[in-house]
Amino acid sequence: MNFPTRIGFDEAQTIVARVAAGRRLPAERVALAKAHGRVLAQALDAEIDQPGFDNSAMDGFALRHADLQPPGLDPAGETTLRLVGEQFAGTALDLRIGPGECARITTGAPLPAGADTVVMKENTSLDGDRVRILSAPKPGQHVRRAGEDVRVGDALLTAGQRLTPSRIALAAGQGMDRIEVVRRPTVAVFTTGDELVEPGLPLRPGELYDSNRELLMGLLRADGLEPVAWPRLPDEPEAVASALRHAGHAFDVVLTCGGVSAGEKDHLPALLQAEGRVHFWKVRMKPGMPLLLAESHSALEGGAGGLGEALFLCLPGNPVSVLATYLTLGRALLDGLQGRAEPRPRLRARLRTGWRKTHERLEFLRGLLSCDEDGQLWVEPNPADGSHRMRAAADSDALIVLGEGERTLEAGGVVDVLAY
Ligand SMILES: Nc1nc2c(c(=O)[nH]1)N[C@H]1C(S)=C(S)[C@@H](COP(=O)(O)OP(=O)(O)OC[C@H]3O[C@@H](n4cnc5c(N)ncnc54)[C@H](O)[C@@H]3O)O[C@H]1N2
Ligand code: MOO
Repeated sequence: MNFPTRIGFDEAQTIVARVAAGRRLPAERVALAKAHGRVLAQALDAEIDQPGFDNSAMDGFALRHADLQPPGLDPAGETTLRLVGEQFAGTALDLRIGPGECARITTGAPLPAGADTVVMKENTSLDGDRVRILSAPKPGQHVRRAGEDVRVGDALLTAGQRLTPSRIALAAGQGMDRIEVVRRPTVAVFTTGDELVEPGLPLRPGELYDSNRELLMGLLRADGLEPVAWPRLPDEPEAVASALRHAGHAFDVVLTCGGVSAGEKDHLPALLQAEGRVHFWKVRMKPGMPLLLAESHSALEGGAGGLGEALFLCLPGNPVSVLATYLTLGRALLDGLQGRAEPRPRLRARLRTGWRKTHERLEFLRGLLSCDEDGQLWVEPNPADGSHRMRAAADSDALIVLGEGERTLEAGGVVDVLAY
């Protein structure tokens, strides 16, 4: 074996990041509508001011604040102004307000020349062309100044940021209709095992339903990818090899689950050692220990023989192992291929109940988050910690990170958590 094995989680993270960085996917220019959730490939600077012009934040009347000061005040303590025009949102009308005058204005409409303040409609009463100001606004109130949000030349977004709806809206507000994003990795999903049956079909003794396929497809889709599920693979080396070669030539990443451990029917490690280069096999994490990352020789040499160009990330078959390995190292690989620069959020929470670890490995235990009235985040570990206990994962919403070597964790102790 000339590859790292039984490595620590940190080392696995480092290798994943290095392999992904070496295969950063190219940029492409796409319509904004197609950019949601993607990673920005190129920094964006502001090309126009936002707001583009001084405008009203309220429906009401645009006026000169100086007119509201004494001697403008009438005996009743209120100002009355003369209505000289209307400015609605849309085309700027070149209106001008002189002393003692005001103009009707709507939200978003350009402020007429001479005006510096807006009074809300609710604080006025109208009688013909006389507008009584019942409650005086502060100087400049309800005016949104040109460029107060964004100025030409401001750095708006940087390469590597994920395009959230707010960021897409920021680009749209700049008038951009296309944007430079990193191409999404194409991903094939394989489940393997003679014991697996498609949900909806009858089960025979010794069989179980394939639940990992939906799990993986859902996790990938939630991360904005469009994975393709392969027909389930039997435990036959030739069938597995042929499917991997096929997918390896057609996809950026092949995600498999099952058949990667030490059993007589676990063919993936031997196959990937023979036809490719294994970056690591087995990580000291629980669940998910037998995880394997490989690529074909031909990909490394720039050719297209053997297993093609894809990266192969082989997840263990146990359902909770699939969840934990995908959320940690699988997602890191896909993020890295897209040059995603923003780290995924890691929260810190206090353990509601103490936990005793029975092994040395780093553990991603399932737990349920809650926040108390003081804003303190808590996590309740689920005692069903077997890597086949999908029910516990479904009842939970976070992975609790219990460090390598740690054994006894007291209730109230602070732990890292990864919400899912
Ligand atoms: N002698 C050893 N045995 C095992 C080791 C080991 O190091 N030495 N590792 C254990 C650990 S830890 C794990 S995790 C599993 C992983 O094994 P495989 O990746 O080879 O997975 P399988 O054996 O194919 O399946 C494991 C388990 O998961 C069920 N499974 C598989 N695919 C699906 C699916 N699509 N949907 C639902 N359930 C699935 C499968 O029936 C098995 O029960 O190995 C341990 N053994
Ligand atoms: O590492 Mo395995 O995933 O515990 O069951």
